[in-house]
Amino acid sequence: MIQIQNLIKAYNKEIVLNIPELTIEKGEIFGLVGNNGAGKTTMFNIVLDLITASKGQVVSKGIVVRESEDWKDFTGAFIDESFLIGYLTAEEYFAFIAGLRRMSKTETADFLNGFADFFNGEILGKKKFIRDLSKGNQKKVGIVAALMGKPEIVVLDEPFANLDPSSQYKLRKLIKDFANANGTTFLISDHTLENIADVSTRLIILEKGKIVRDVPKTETTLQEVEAFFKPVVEADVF
Ligand SMILES: Nc1ncnc2c1ncn2[C@@H]1O[C@H](COP(=O)(O)OP(=O)(O)OP(=O)(O)O)[C@@H](O)[C@H]1O
Repeated sequence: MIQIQNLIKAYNKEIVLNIPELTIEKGEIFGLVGNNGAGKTTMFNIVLDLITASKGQVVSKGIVVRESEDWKDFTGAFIDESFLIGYLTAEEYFAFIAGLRRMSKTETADFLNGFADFFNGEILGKKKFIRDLSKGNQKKVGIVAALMGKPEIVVLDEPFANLDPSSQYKLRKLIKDFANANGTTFLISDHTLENIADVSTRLIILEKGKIVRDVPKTETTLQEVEAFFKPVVEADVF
């Protein structure tokens, strides 16, 4: 579904992403983890043609994302708040995205109804501009907007960050149910290992721009990933 080929991104000769080959299959929930600065957002930004690779390319369903815009029809994404329009209410923003996704008013209303529990009564019907919503609620708007039109590929950068614990559990279920119902391919990054290990069918660990582990979903995925990140405990120095 998505092929990454000889991908390199460098800033001032410093290589921040170096992925010679990676294929993400249709229906995979692809989880990306790595410490700060590992290159997760850089990878997603290149997949979405938000930044240009120094070398190599991303091919999405046979389309080189740098060369054609056709991938936009089947791709939804939420990277950060720059995807939102602060002076709109959530309803206005969803109507705007619905227009892009060619969804009717009824389809949009039905679709949004399905997220009532996730919204927890704090997003729709509040007459609040998106800029005035809390960080977590802004994130919910962005995530749901990315799912509108049921795109085949959905890219979410740190979707669990800023969500309260209940919402994190709801989001885990929501992503898994959505993928099961629609065969969606998800690309998700996060720092909460429990969340990302729970939703992903495959986990990749990125370190200094390189893939250092490619872990399929098993019963021990979480332990394996936790062991990777757990600092080695040294003798007490204090
Ligand atoms: N415009 C830029 N100019 C210079 N360096 C950049 C630029 N954008 C990103 N970088 C560098 O690229 C590296 C990868 O950054 P990236 O944001 O992809 O990491 P990340 O894994 O998403 O980190 P985090 O977990 O902190 O969000 C970092 O060292 C960052 O400083």
